[in-house]
Amino acid sequence: MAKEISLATVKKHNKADDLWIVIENKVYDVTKFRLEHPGGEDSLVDVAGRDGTKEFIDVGHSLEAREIMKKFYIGDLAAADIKKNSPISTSATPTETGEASISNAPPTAPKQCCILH
Ligand code: HEM
Repeated sequence: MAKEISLATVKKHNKADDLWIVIENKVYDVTKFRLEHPGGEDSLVDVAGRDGTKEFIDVGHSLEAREIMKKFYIGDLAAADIKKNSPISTSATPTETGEASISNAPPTAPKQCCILH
């Protein structure tokens, strides 16, 4: 099983040189990646130490981006924090307004949660 990391722990890593982000209930250490991020260091620092799922999805990141992020995965958000933390995180369903959370995925793509497994 993946390591479980509490939101309180993630919050401690909220600086540019110590930068963890929660995306879809998974925790990523993007400290090293921040300088390579095509979207810039600042966008990552903005969500440092917290859940950046919404921001990540809003950008419409490519599947390539999702491949890259796997390299920085360090564990899962603790179960106790998932319930109160992120109601959207378990949803892989595009919204009715067309803001598809997996807009760059092919039509046959499995549910979003499965891409990352
Ligand atoms: C581990 C996490 C992340 C990875 C691996 C990642 C990777 C990437 C990559 C590869 C791109 C180039 C475009 C694409 O392929 O989609 C990109 C663009 C971008 N990302 Fe991220 N990203 C991450 C997290 C975030 C977060 C949390 C935010 C916002 C808070 C963000 C904001 C942006 C923005 C604004 C762009 C530029 C989009 C554009 O210019 O069209 N990224 N990112």
